[in-house]
Amino acid sequence: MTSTVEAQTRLEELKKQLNYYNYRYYVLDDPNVPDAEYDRLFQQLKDIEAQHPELIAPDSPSQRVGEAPLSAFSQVSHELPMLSLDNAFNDEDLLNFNRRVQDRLKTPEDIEFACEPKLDGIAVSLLYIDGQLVRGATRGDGTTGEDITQNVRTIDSIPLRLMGQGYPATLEVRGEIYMPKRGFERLNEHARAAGEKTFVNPRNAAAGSLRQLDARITAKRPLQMCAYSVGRVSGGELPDRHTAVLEKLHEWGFLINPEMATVKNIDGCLDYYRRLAEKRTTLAYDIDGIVFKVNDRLLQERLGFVSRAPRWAIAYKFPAQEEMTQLLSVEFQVGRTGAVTPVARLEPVFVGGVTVSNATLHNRDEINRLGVMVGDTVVIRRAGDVIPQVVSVVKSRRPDDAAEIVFPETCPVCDSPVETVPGEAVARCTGGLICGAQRKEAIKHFSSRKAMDVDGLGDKLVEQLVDEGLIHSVADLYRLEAEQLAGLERMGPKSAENLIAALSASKQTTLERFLYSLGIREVGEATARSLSRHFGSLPAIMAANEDALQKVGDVGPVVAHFVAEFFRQEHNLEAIEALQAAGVHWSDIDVEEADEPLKDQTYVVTGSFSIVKRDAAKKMLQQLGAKVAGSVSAKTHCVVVGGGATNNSKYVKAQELGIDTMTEEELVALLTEYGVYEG
Ligand SMILES: NC(=O)c1ccc[n+]([C@@H]2O[C@H](COP(=O)([O-])OP(=O)(O)OC[C@H]3O[C@@H](n4cnc5c(N)ncnc54)[C@H](O)[C@@H]3O)[C@@H](O)[C@H]2O)c1
Ligand SMILES: [Zn+2]
Repeated sequence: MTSTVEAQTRLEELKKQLNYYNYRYYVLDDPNVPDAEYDRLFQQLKDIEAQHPELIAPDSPSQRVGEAPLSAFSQVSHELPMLSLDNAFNDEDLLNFNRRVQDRLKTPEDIEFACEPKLDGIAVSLLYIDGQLVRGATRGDGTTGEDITQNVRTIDSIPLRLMGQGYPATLEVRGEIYMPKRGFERLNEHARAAGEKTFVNPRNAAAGSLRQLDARITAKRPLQMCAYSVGRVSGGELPDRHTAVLEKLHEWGFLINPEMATVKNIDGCLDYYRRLAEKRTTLAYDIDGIVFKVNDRLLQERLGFVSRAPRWAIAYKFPAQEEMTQLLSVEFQVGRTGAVTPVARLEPVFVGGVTVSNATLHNRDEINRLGVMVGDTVVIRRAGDVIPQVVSVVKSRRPDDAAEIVFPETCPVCDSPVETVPGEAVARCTGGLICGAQRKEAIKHFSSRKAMDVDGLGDKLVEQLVDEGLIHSVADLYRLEAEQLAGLERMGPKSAENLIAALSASKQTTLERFLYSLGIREVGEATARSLSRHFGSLPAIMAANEDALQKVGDVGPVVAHFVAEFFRQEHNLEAIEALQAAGVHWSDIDVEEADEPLKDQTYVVTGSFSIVKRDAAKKMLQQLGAKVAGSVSAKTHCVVVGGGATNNSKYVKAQELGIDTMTEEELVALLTEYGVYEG
């Protein structure tokens, strides 16, 4: 045990630090350290306070929730405080929680728990009077929050009027507003392209998007709300079990988490935790743990709460997806189109379940935006299979000898000059096809699964083939012979034969695959598909000028320029000719049919959307020739129901009339297939 004086000094330090981190996180929506670091310091604070209870001050971060609201918003007081949650970081913490609950209730019996994913967003309180949404508020410091009524009204999944009947006259619904991962990634891509500030993570993006004085900005952000409890209730009864209350909320129009479950006892909680930990990366939204709640609301009441959290619930956190580490150096990689990409070499750090030692820094603008230097302590995010990213710099920990990141003036691979086009963030090697790196990347892309799909021709093999001088261009692939291959490392006669057969099989392809495989800048699969469907044949695409190209749905001036420019270059025309001479072929497309594939079909779009905005989805349907109607009739071709709202009246009507229905995910798949949506 430390001496009281030592403990007091350390406590003061921790308090100052945590309060500053709280301010950055809750007030500015701009955290400067990862949650894992905050949680470590918070735990230290709690440990010292546990050893020296006499030192617990009312202003200690362990005694309060969040931060006071921003004065720019009007304030709202919460009649029932909005609390935080206690954390568990391992199984033992969870078992201790169960024991504390049993002790307080003086029972050795199993406790039934509700299990809910802990959405990583921002808590919200929604007040309904006689079924009408009258007020939305943030949690703030738990007693006073910010009035964000205008903002919450823009969110599709928040009902402005409750559905069905039997709801209490006064009903305060609480839940989490969050941003699904796809929406977050797209928002950041746009911000990056526009040279604007990016958000560190989806939670931060949700908080920043919601707390906008101009609600029109909130309206453009892909936000979603999931209900997880009630606050004030009067003039009506609610069921006794927490999960039954949530089912009711669902009937009244709220989204509730489809993963919600009840378990008989704490062992069930452990199982649930492990199951969801495995599922975590496949979910459409970020979760940072699981919330376990005593399911019986009478027991909840008996257990009550302490200063900042209820005694009947706990958040069992997952391993962190963000961590801090040191930036050791920056290396530069050259891609297919010559883009020179800075890659951060890091002091290895365990994050998102793996040890990470590299992260992308995208481009010069990103480096400037982050203000990052070699030697800095940086925050790394690795969520699921996404490439690790440097999301921010902990500037307060910058060492004196931190060094600026210098972009090379010549290509690290071929030594050609590196050029930056004004107005473009990317630096490029000007070596073109003399650059070994670009050649290799072009061939890898050409043979990849979504392009010509040459089975068995992986990245390593392409590098070997180029390094050995066996191929110089994509067309050379089709001149390879089995004997040449058999001499290569790890390549027996059998696999050599197989590769030749795969190359031969790849010659029969489709126009869109071929177009995609050429690696034209900014022409992804979806754009290749749109171009193919619009023009129907390669000569038609090659003959199109920039105006004609821009007639295609998702082709703007930039893409049109790259396409036209590509077909103006002699060496590209030669490559195409060589490929066709080698036997690469496809059938042309009937343009009439392809351009408006949903012609004469009527769609009705309803419910809450999370991947795309509902209005945007409607526009895309119209782009494909569909009509979009407001109500369901016998003429309706399909009803798209977002948010799994099976009690939605349009859904019910569709069922009655035997009309097809589709989920948001299915619609997105359809829009993607037809090339009007690029996720
Ligand atoms: N990085 C930083 O600088 C920094 C600063 C402050 C706080 N933080 C992070 O925030 C955490 C503390 O924040 P907090 O007080 O909001 O607590 P919390 O986020 O750990 O837990 C409480 C919150 O969980 C949310 N929640 C999500 N799903 C829920 C569900 N199904 N049922 C109930 N609640 C649900 C609610 O919004 C609730 O307010 C810390 O553990 C830390 O990770 C980080
Ligand atoms: Zn080069």
